[in-house]
Amino acid sequence: GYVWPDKYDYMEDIYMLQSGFNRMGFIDGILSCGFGQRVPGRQNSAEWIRTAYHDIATADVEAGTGGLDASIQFETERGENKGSAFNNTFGHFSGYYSPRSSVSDLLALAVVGSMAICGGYEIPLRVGRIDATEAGPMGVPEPQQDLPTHTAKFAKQGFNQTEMIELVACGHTLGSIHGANFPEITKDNSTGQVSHFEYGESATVFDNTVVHEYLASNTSNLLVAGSNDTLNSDKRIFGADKNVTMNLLSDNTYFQTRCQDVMTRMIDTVPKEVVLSDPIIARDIKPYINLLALNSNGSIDFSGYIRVRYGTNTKYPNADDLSAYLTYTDRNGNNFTKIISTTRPTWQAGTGAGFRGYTFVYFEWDTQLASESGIGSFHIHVTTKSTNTTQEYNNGGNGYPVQDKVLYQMKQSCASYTPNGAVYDGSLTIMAAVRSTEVPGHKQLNLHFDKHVSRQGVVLDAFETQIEAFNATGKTLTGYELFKIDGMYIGADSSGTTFSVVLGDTTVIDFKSINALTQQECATIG
Ligand code: HEM
Repeated sequence: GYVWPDKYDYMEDIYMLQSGFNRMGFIDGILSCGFGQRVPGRQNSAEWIRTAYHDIATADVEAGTGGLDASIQFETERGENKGSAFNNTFGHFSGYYSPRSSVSDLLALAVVGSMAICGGYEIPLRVGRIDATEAGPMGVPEPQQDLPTHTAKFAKQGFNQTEMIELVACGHTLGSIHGANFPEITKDNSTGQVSHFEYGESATVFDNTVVHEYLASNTSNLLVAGSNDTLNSDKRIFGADKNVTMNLLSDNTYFQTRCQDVMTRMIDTVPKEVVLSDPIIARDIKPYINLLALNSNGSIDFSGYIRVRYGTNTKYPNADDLSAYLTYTDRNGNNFTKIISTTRPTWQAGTGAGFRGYTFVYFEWDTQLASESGIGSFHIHVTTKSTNTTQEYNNGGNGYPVQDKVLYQMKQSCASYTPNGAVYDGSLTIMAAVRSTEVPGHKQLNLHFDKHVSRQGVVLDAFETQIEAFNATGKTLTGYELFKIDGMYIGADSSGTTFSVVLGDTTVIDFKSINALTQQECATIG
């Protein structure tokens, strides 16, 4: 069972929340399977899958090295990685990449999402990949290499001859060869020139047309029917077992099932030290806390929303038949009969959707708690109106935990940027309220700021934890003391980053974005 909060909650959001209320919009790069942002010859779904394959292509499964570890970020200048596909892919990731969502997990999601949009079978998303910090060995297969070389390379990646044929057919059902990258194959290097692996619209559908056209000896695939036979690597690979596998793959269900398997194995090829999670499934119930902070009246503002999965074949077929409320305990765990009611947002009808028709409905709450008693945890109650039945969710038994030892005073926090020549200097102010009983002198309150550190020739930055101590302001308010980081310098690169707050050695405020702080002035309190 899923217990909230979970270290992969953010990845689950990026995966599940594609449109509507609370959307993350990772899907925007692949709005249709053929979508390429109007750049001639570009098809993002194909670029994302090719990027993932080139990343794992240098894996050595026996040694447990390489795989989907994003080392490809450091390898884009190599002759074996021709074209802009790789850096285009990482460019799209920039709004999603964080200390909670590695480039390599996003690459896995890119493949899962592309399969969904293009019509492949569902493949599971496991997460927990760790990004390499430097280039890996060379060794991506290239068209001019012979069959024994390719067979040996796929064996090193963990795929036998049959699986090699399958994986190449599954990969080359989408996209094209670009004249700008391989003019020796397309015989045309004009801007935007492409030669699709499949005739017509089929290049934007995850189907087995590539197999049929190969078997019919009537194919647009220039790795099969190119004029220079040395470069016809798909021809050699597809025919490696005298077409036994290709004949089997001519059945579309068989093709889809085999692609489901080998594409899953492709993204789940990881270095031996990586432990992948179980497949991420859409959570039935998930809360989000927007604000838990002291207000000027001396009580605690508490707001957020609950996400409930609904739809065909789920517990809740009809979103309009639902309502929800919370009950909560005080900070000492005493049960309150007090109810926090919720309303369904009007924005986007309070619903959202993910890949493959996952749908969610939201219920918002916005209330005030007495600061003397605070909050320890809450339960979520979902009512089906037509049957007048209510299901109580207690997060696996212990309730949904909330800590009010340290409150993040979001309204009293802000970020501003001022031009300094070609760059922007940022200034970050964060206020936190610490319960007076938690302020013995030896417990340090620190900001852990996820600073971006740029890397030569690499699209996405590295993260470095910058630790800054909060200072006491001397102000107190209803049992809390106010602490502040005042005007900390931040580079423009870090303007969309995240932070945590740590009391002693316990993380009390976890993974907050500074994005929202850019829009506001620091309010006063106390
Ligand atoms: C011997 C193995 C392989 C060779 C020699 C090879 C070669 C190529 C070449 C030359 C291109 C054209 C790239 C361009 O012009 O931008 C290409 C494209 C592509 N490859 Fe492969 N490939 C191999 C295996 C795979 C595998 C296993 C996959 C994934 C499962 C894959 C996925 C793709 C995709 C999706 C494209 C289209 C990219 C786009 O349209 O931007 N390839 N491949």
